[in-house]
Amino acid sequence: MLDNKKIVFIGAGAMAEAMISGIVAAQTISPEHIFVTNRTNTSRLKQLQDQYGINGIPNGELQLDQVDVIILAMKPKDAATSLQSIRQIIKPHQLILSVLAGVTTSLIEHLVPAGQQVIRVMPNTSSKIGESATALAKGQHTTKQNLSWAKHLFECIGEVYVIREEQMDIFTGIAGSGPAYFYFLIEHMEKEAVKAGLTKGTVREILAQTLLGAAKMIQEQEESPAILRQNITSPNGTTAAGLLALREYCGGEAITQAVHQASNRSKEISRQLENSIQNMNIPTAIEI
Ligand SMILES: NC(=O)C1=CN([C@@H]2O[C@H](COP(=O)(O)OP(=O)(O)OC[C@H]3O[C@@H](n4cnc5c(N)ncnc54)[C@H](O)[C@@H]3O)[C@@H](O)[C@H]2O)C=CC1
Ligand SMILES: O=C(O)[C@@H]1CCC=N1
Repeated sequence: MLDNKKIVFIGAGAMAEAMISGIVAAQTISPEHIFVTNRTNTSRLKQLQDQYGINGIPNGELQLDQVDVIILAMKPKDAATSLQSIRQIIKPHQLILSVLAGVTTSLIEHLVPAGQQVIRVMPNTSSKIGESATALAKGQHTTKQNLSWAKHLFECIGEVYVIREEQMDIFTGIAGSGPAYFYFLIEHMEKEAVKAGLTKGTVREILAQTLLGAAKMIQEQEESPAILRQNITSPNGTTAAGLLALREYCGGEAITQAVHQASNRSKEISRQLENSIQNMNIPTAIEI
């Protein structure tokens, strides 16, 4: 158990559920110390409460002073409005963890009381089964102790990497969004295999095992991915034919662009949020 701290998720979507599920399964924080709220959908809160034994609390009834850690899990576009509604009641000791893609710690620090401790987090949806690759980047006021606490919390949903804030966009491009690229690949491979007569269920198993095996090879073998790929590729063999098609259809460039565009979008989200905050005339960084 992590020092009996109480945590609240503001936002009850897919990402909050993936994290709640991982934390509850790992028994890192007791379910009665976990709270979740959302904008209006109370049946969603009840579903999370029933499924995980946590507390689903409608927005207006949340007593924020009960908690030690506030996890921002709404969409980036909703962050300013949400933080504006709670900023006056945030307590100096409360640690703010934000999973909002593309939103910098400095932007959040501007929307909460001055001196507040903020950590930017980028998990992925594999949190749900304890296999996320999660990055943490600390804000300017965050203590080593709180960073270490957050690292322990997210270790229960997978591997954790502490990186610098400016590395968050590329991390988001490869790991936050990364599972989607692998699913996309699987979707295409599955389609061809089913067309050729294998059943969907069998194909799913085969592709999962193939991906898992390749992932473990990357983890456990010393060779680079390029060498591992070459080891499969016999001259004039099947893999050579497959890779030639990938090159002919610019597969490599497509992947490069996917990572590049996701990372760029991450940068753009903060710029857009900054603009909308300016338009909303929200006063920033109130003094404690
Ligand atoms: N889905 C993913 O793979 C990942 C998502 N993220 C980030 O996680 C965040 C949430 O994403 P999803 O769960 O996919 O979104 P979602 O749309 O499924 O859930 C958003 C939740 O926020 C709530 N919300 C909106 N405004 C609110 C307010 N003012 N007060 C309280 N609750 C409010 C909504 O009611 C909803 O429950 C996003 O910022 C996203 O960038 C980060 C890493 C991976
Ligand atoms: O698509 C998104 O914005 C979120 C962030 C990383 C994965 N999904």
